[in-house]
Amino acid sequence: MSASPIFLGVIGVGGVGTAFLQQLARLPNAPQLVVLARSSQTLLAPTPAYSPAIPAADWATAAATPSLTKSGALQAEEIATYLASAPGRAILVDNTSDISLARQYPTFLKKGISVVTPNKKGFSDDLSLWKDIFASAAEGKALVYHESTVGAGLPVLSTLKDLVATGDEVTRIEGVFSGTLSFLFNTFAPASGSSDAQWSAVVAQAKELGYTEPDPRDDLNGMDVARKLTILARIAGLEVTSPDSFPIESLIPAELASLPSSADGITQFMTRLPEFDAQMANVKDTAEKQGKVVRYVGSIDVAAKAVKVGLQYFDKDSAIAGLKGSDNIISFYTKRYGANPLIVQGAGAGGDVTAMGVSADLIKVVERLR
Ligand SMILES: NC(=O)C1=CN([C@@H]2O[C@H](COP(=O)(O)OP(=O)(O)OC[C@H]3O[C@@H](n4cnc5c(N)ncnc54)[C@H](OP(=O)(O)O)[C@@H]3O)[C@@H](O)[C@H]2O)C=CC1
Ligand SMILES: N[C@@H](CC=O)C(=O)O
Ligand code: NA
Repeated sequence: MSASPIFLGVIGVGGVGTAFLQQLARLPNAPQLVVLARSSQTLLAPTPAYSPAIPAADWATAAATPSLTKSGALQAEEIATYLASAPGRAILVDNTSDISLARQYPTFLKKGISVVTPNKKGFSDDLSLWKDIFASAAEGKALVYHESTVGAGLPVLSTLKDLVATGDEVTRIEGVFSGTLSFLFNTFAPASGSSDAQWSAVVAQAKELGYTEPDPRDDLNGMDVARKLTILARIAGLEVTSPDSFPIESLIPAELASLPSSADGITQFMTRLPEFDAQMANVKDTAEKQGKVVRYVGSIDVAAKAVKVGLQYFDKDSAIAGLKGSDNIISFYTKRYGANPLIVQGAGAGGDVTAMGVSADLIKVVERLR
């Protein structure tokens, strides 16, 4: 007996979306790609057959396929209606960082469309949206997987969920949660050897490597880490109301804090950042004078309901000081594991490793729907 068809909509074809499409093209028994969208263009498999499907190679190949229906940007509700009318179960993969799309997850889920995403926004914004997402999933008998929202493809959320589901008591979660900030400090202030790299040049390199958020200020202002800790804290059972409900240390120079959040604002920020290199050089030198290095870390003290995000000095022979590249390290302290935490470590940013988490989530959803 052949398995019932599953239909897939993918929104976002940037660094993560492009790597995801390459992985999708190689998946055995992949769902049929019937929606592929970017900010101003949408490709659809023609109705009513939802066939032929969109080739899952890359945007350019898909966009050049003549049999598809092509349009400008569609409303999220229109995409939800299209997917819900397909002759089988449907899944949405959101590879954007768009909060407006994330706010529409309940619309998809109530229609029975499962959601897979690396987009942190929906899970770390107001607590009411978090609750609405999971209530809507239950109502629509749909699934929600978002492993790559924390630690990219590293098994961070699945590990925490397993600890909680099996009755362990998580007391503390701490570590380095930003691939960008890890790369910046590991390169700018290495624990072994020395570096004369300027802060702004390393920021530009992190952006070029695809580690940063679409707006790198979301990494430098600590909000990306705060969002990840909000997600972890909520899974650990804390009702964190929003990612700005606890103190966050920003690395944005005060003089650049009021630049607009537009594409032009990003360009102005990157152009002017070199003017402020001395500020971060000073932070590095202060740590160095104490024989230490500076790193950007976060922690959740579950019993005290306290979340902290910011800079800290570390001994040069510590695990955090010795991280390489864009590595994250996340330590789970629990009752069962005692004084020796369960540790997850590895690349925490980049298109391929993030897409791996998205593809692995997709496989899990497909297995559970079939
Ligand atoms: N990069 C990384 O290492 C990691 C990223 N993530 C998350 O993955 C997501 C994607 O990141 P990344 O690929 O780096 O980002 P990019 O900026 O490279 O790509 C974003 C994509 O989303 C599209 N897009 C944005 N808004 C909309 C919209 N409203 N409707 C349709 N398409 C839209 C853009 O369209 P267009 O092509 O037209 O501009 C683009 O294709 C983010 O949420 C990020 O936080 C998570 C973990 C690690
Ligand atoms: N910009 C983020 C990407 C992954 O979440 C980071 O650098 O960690
Ligand atoms: Na992860």
